[in-house]
This record gives sequence, C-alpha cells and structure tokens, in this order.
Amino acid sequence: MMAKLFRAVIMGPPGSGKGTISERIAQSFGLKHLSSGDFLRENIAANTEAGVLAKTYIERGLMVPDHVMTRLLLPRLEEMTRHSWLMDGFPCTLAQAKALNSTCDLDLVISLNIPYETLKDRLSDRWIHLASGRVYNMGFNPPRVQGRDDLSGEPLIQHDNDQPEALVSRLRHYKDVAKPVIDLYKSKGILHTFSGTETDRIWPYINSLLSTKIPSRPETDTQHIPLP
Ligand SMILES: Nc1ncnc2c1ncn2[C@@H]1O[C@H](COP(=O)(O)OP(=O)(O)OP(=O)(O)O)[C@@H](O)[C@H]1O
Ligand SMILES: Nc1nc2c(ncn2[C@@H]2O[C@H](COP(=O)(O)OP(=O)(O)O)[C@@H](O)[C@H]2O)c(=O)[nH]1
Repeated sequence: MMAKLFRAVIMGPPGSGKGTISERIAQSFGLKHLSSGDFLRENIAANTEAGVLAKTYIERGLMVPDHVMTRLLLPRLEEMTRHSWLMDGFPCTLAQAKALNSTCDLDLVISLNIPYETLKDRLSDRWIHLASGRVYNMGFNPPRVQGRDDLSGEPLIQHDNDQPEALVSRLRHYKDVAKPVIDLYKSKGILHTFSGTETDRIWPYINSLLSTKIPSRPETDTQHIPLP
C-alpha cells in the first residue's frame, strides 16, 4: 500500500529560518522542499511571461501579486500527485491561502516566531547566491571560501532589503498579511508555532513533531527539487 502523502507549509518573517529548517526537514524526512522564491527565480531566468512580470515587482522590493503567484504555483502543486512536499514562502497572504486550500488539504503548518533583534542580526549577516537562492551566514553557516558560493564558486551578494533600515517595514508588512493566514490555519487545527533565537534549539522540537507524522528517511534518499 502507498504511504499517505504529506503536505506541509512553513511560515515566518524574513530571516526566521524557513529556508534553513526546510532543508533540514527535506533531508531528514525526504519531503520535496518547494520554495516560492526559487520558483520565481527559475521563471525569471527562463524569461516566462509570468517571470518577466514577477521581476518588475521583485526588483522594486514588492510582493508579487496574488493572482500571479497562484497562477504560477497551483498548477505545479496539482501535478505533484505522487510526492510529499513542504512549501516555503507560499502562501503568504489570505488570498493565497484560500487558493491553496481549494487545491489541496494541508496536513501541517509550521510557524516560526523569532524575536526582532535576532532577525536583524541574522539578516544583516545573510549572504546570498543570487542564481540559486542558496543562503549563508558568516557566523552560523559560512561559505567554505569567503564571499563565494560553495557549489558554483560565484560571488555572494547581500540584499539592501536585508539591512536593518528595510527590515522594520518588511516585518510590519509580514505581520499584517500573515495574521489572517495564521488565524485560518489555527482554526483548522493544523498550526504549530515554534519560538526561539537559535535554529539548532528549535530544530529538535520540529524534528520530533514530524517524526510522529512521517517516517524519517536516510539522508542519501533526499532531494531539494526546485519547481521547473
Ligand atoms: N508568496 C509570495 N507572494 C508574493 N511574492 C512572493 C512570494 N514568495 C516570494 N515572493 C517574492 O519573491 C521575492 C524573493 O522571495 P524569497 O522567498 O527568495 O526571498 P525573501 O523576500 O528574501 O524572503 P525571506 O527573507 O523570507 O527569505 C520576495 O521578496 C517577493 O517579492
Ligand atoms: N546566527 C544564526 N543564523 C541563522 C540561524 N538560523 C538561520 N540563520 C541564518 O539566518 C539567515 C536567515 O535564514 P533563512 O533560512 O534564509 O530564513 P528565511 O528568510 O526565513 O528563509 C541565513 O543567513 C541563515 O544562514 C541561527 O540559529 N543562528
């Protein structure tokens, strides 16, 4: 008999560790880590119609409109009928959550609750490999060669958006749009919130929660598959 498929979402403000924790979940439990940011970057690189449109928003530091996000993502999720997945970065508005709701039943939502000072410190030290979206932190997970991506050797950059001046308004925006989404998942009884200042201390709790819901998988079995 085929194991039941598992569908989860991870939410949290910028810098809360969604990407970092998603990678650990993907490695430990063999879920596919789907990322809205990766998906958008791939569409931009491929010059798709939606990618060209999304780029005009991302370049201005704006959210991509809901209808563009749902039109891009939902058909891809609908195709994933044989895979368990964890979605990072979507939904982030109530309209996106409602659209996702009409496509699939989520089993679990992880919400990360991290203090502002921690977010500020992490993001001001976050370095990104633009083409892949791989992230580093000079203290927590530094690249092997300073300023260079581990896999491609290409230069790493910092986003202006990650600097403290931009962070306050990004966080305010996150709180406004995420609140009704969190309330929705709470009312469905699938929300699990984790608070703390260190990913390594939060991780064991997430790990044990997931262990009660899905069998763990050997590391060699794992994959991070960006959506095409
Ligand atoms: N669900 C979404 N709805 C609207 N826009 C989105 C969504 N997900 C991603 N985006 C857009 O794509 C950009 C890149 O997303 P990505 O998740 O890689 O990075 P980010 O903004 O640095 O987020 P974080 O700091 O939380 O990692 C976002 O800044 C936003 O403009
Ligand atoms: N110092 C520190 N940095 C962390 C920790 N967890 C994640 N990071 C770093 O903080 C930054 C934000 O994490 P990321 O996973 O990108 O968060 P996201 O924006 O929610 O996807 C990255 O540079 C991570 O490497 C932690 O526990 N301590």
